[in-house]
Formats: sequence, structure tokens, C-alpha cells
Amino acid sequence: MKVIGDLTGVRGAEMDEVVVEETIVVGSAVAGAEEATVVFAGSDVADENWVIPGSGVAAESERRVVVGFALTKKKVNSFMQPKLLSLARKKGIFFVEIDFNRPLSEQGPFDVILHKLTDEEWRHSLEGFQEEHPEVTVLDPPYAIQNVYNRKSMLEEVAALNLSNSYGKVGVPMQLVVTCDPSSIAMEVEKAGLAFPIVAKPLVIDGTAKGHELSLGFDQASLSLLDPPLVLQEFVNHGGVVFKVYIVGDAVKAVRRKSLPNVDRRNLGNTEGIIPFPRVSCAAAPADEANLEPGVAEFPPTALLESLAKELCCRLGLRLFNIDIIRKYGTRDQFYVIDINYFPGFGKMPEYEHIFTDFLLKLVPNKYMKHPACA
Ligand SMILES: O=P(O)(O)O[C@H]1[C@H](O)[C@@H](OP(=O)(O)O)[C@H](OP(=O)(O)O)[C@@H](OP(=O)(O)O)[C@H]1O
Ligand SMILES: Nc1ncnc2c1ncn2[C@@H]1O[C@H](COP(=O)(O)OP(=O)(O)O)[C@@H](O)[C@H]1O
Ligand SMILES: [Mg+2]
Ligand SMILES: [Mg+2]
Repeated sequence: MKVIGDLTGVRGAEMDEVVVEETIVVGSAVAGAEEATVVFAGSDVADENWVIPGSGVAAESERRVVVGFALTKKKVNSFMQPKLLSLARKKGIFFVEIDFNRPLSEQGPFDVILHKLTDEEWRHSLEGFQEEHPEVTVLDPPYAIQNVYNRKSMLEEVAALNLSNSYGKVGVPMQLVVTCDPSSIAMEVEKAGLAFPIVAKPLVIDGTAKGHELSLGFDQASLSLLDPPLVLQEFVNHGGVVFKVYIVGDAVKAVRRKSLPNVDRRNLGNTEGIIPFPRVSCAAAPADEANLEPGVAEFPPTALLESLAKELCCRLGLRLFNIDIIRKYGTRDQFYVIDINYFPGFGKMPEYEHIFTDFLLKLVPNKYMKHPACA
């Protein structure tokens, strides 16, 4: 493949050195240079050679994957890590921060919009933009995200799926939404037949810490201390390990995290009250494999997670999420999904920079194609 000219000026083509099959091209080019297509490989992704289609070195915006992003500072810090940005650049993917002070339609052009903001104004402007630009992929559609911001609707598709195959069974713990007066909670719980201990979770996740203020209830009398609206979920003994299963399109990767220890139901009478607990399963709390019983530490079968993820991608209409799944203690293949998070902490997902950039390129295949010589 001929390479003519050099590579500067093609915004983002700041490679000092690219490998073009056995030829090393060193230098820089002026965008819009005469003929040629450029085949280049980012130095650390040598197995992926990409050709920029069409004649001439890319005229700037028409031959690059431009991802507009609207994220909180916290999310930018945890997600936009240097290793992601540099690999993305090598693959011709450019992240452009969306300016909230200008109409979305005056920005771009974008191939993809990546977002995780909860304010209504943003949602409204994004939905308007989506109508004008159906060609732009929105990760993910606001209506689908809203579904997992409510702890009732969040798990409904998992319950409806009721996945059961030779690898195992995946359900959701018995749960009850309470919006009533606190004094009536005990009666509602008794009517629903929920067993103690019970995990009390805010019904709505609003992006603030409040949406993660969970507590454990051990006896009926204490339930009147709770502050609806809540989801009350039966506590399932699971050996102190939760599996966080990250999903990026069709890529699935599980990690182990610390979780709440088993509760001995024979001692329930000795424990009472509502006990708040911290975010026990955050990244700072990986599950220490050494102290875990073998059956507890064992990851759920990959095939089970992959079929669960595939189904939920379709049913939830989401491509970027994770699932918190636990194994019922004492069983080998009885699993419960207890939480689903939209656009979670992908920065903690092993190999996320490769997984995420490959996913983005697959979203806009006509922008780049595998050069036949490299196929
Ligand atoms: O609801 P749970 O199951 O706790 O999941 C949380 C949320 O996904 C958080 O994202 P958000 O804050 O956007 O809701 C994420 O924080 P980051 O996005 O900062 O990574 C946490 O990452 P860890 O704290 O690393 O687990 C992850 O554990
Ligand atoms: N039904 C349950 N049974 C046992 N442990 C639970 C249950 N629900 C939550 N937990 C524990 O509480 C932690 C946080 O619950 P989760 O529903 O994931 O809320 P959050 O959205 O704040 O992560 C879980 O990682 C797990 O350790
Ligand atoms: Mg969780
Ligand atoms: Mg969550």
C-alpha cells in the first residue's frame, strides 16, 4: 500500500512513527494532501491496521470517529484515562467535550454521543438532537437509562427473563416497593411475605450519594423507622462476594468485589433495628480471594453471563452497564441480580481501553475498515 506525504495536520494523527506493513513512515502530513490512502497502525496495536477510505489523507472531520461526551467531572476523571485517550487516538477516535453553553445542534458533527447526566435540561436537548440526527449513535438512549434509575423497573426485565439453562439459574430477590406511611410498612412486608433480614434501598437513583444509602432491617417493629419511597429486598446469603459484570456492547467482563457477610437467621432474634451500611462493594473493596471458600469465589459461568448480558442488552435497550450478581450461598448455580448500573466505573474494568475503543469502531464501521492486505 503506497503511503504518500506525511501525517501532520490530520488532527489527532500525532504519531511520530507508524508501521505500514514492513515500511516505517516517520514524519507528518498536511491534511488534504494529494492521492493515497494511509494505512497505519498504532504502535501498540500492531495487529490493527486501519485504512482511511477515499483518496487523499483525511480531510479533517469527515474521516474520523468523533465521540461527543457529556459527563460529570467525576466520571471524566474515572473514565477518560490517558491509556484510553492515547489508544483511541491511534485508532482514529476523538473525544470532544460537549459545551453546555451552546446548542447541541451547533456542535459536532458527532458520530457518537456518550453521556451520563441526570438533569432534565440535558435529557430534553439530547432527545431533540436525536430527532434531528438519527444517524448519530446515542450511548445510551435516555428512556432506557431512566429504567435502571428506578430500583423497581431496574430488575423487572431480569425477573421476566427468568434465565435458566445448563449453566445455572438467574433470578432477582423477592422485593417490595413501599411508598406508604412508615407506620404501614410492617403490614405491607407481612402481606408480601418478605423474610428478614431485609435490604432497604432508595427507590430512585438520582446520581447523588443518597441513591446509595442502603440499610438492613432485622425485625418488623423497626420498619417504621424507614423513610419511603424504598425498595425492600430480601437479603440473600452469598458468602460475602458480589460479582460486578461489566457490559460494553457484546463484551462481558466480571470482577469480584467484597460484599456483605452471611447472616445467621438463627440469631435474628438477637439483632434488631435498621442498620445503615456503607458502599461495601466499591472498587476499594476487591474481594480477597485468599479468604474465600472455593465455591464462593468461583466466577459464574462465562456462558451464563454472556447469555444474560445479551438478553438484557436487548430488553433494557442499553449497551453500557454493569450487573451486580450474587450466588446463593450453599448452591453452585443459583444466582440473583441485585443491581444494574448504567455507565458504571468502566475505568476499573480490565482491558477497558481496548474493549471500549473496539466497541466504538464497531458502532461506525463505515468510517474505518480492515485494510484487505491486513485482513
Ligand atoms: O451502584 P454501584 O453498584 O455502587 O456501582 C457504582 C456506580 O457504577 C458508580 O458510578 P456512578 O457514581 O456514576 O453511579 C461507580 O463510580 P465511578 O463512576 O466513579 O467509577 C462505582 O465504581 P466503583 O466505586 O469503582 O465500584 C460503582 O461501584
Ligand atoms: N438482596 C441482597 N442480598 C444480599 N446483599 C445485598 C442485597 N442487595 C444489596 N446487597 C449488598 O449491598 C451492596 C449494594 O447493593 P446495590 O443494590 O448494589 O446498591 P448500589 O446501587 O448502591 O451498589 C451489594 O454490593 C451487596 O453487597
Ligand atoms: Mg451495586
Ligand atoms: Mg448501583
